[in-house]
Amino acid sequence: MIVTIDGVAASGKSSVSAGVAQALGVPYVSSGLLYRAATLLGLEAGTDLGDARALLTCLEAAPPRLEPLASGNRVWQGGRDLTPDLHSSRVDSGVSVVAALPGVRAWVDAQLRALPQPFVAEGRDMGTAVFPQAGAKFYLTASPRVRAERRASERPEEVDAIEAALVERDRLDTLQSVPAEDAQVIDTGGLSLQGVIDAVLAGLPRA
Ligand SMILES: Nc1ncnc2c1ncn2[C@@H]1O[C@H](COP(=O)(O)OP(=O)(O)OP(=O)(O)O)[C@@H](O)[C@H]1O
Ligand SMILES: Nc1ccn([C@@H]2O[C@H](COP(=O)(O)O)[C@@H](O)[C@H]2O)c(=O)n1
Repeated sequence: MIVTIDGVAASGKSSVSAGVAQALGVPYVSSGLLYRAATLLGLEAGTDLGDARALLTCLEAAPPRLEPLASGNRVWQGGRDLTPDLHSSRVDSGVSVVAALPGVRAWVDAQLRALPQPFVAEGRDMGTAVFPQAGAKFYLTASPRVRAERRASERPEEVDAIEAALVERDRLDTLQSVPAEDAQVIDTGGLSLQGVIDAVLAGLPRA
């Protein structure tokens, strides 16, 4: 079975997916890492991030590959591990422009659909566009302030700047961030990480 966990930026999707995947004994798939890898490679090549043709040429010349481990996803380009460079503020700022390009979305979706199942898939449109047939779907939310305070432990910027960047990323990602009609929506604001993992596990269909 595929379980999808979508949600707004920094709502806890990857941490929650890791916990749920571990409990189920399956890997999780972090779709955002592929958009981040496309952005990093575009930045490194000096490409205009709105130029789909140039980006796809980069992606096809040396395709990044997602390794969906239960312990944490990694992205490889040949022997180079791109993962440590994918969560910088410059990738955060450019990724929504790249993710708005239909050609890049089709490239990412093809990578995801080729992965061996079962898994927990997290992102924005896992339960709507990519895996509409998923056996269980969840959508995580939390206020921008709560998300920025959580993220502040992982970024050098002040909370106000992080919050502004999250709000802007949510705005740019609006089109692909609609909850599936059959998704269970969880406001994580008042819940611990383990509390959210438990809520997802409790929402799974019984075997
Ligand atoms: N319920 C929670 N309570 C406290 N901290 C949390 C909770 N959920 C997630 N966090 C923390 O919030 C931060 C962001 O979580 P995470 O990276 O999993 O979010 P994300 O939705 O995958 O982010 P992004 O959209 O940027 O990839 C992490 O530091 C994580 O440990
Ligand atoms: N299914 C998805 C997943 C991600 N994106 C875009 O990638 C950005 C980074 O994703 P994170 O999950 O790491 O935050 C995100 O801001 C989106 O622009 C997407 O479009 N669809």
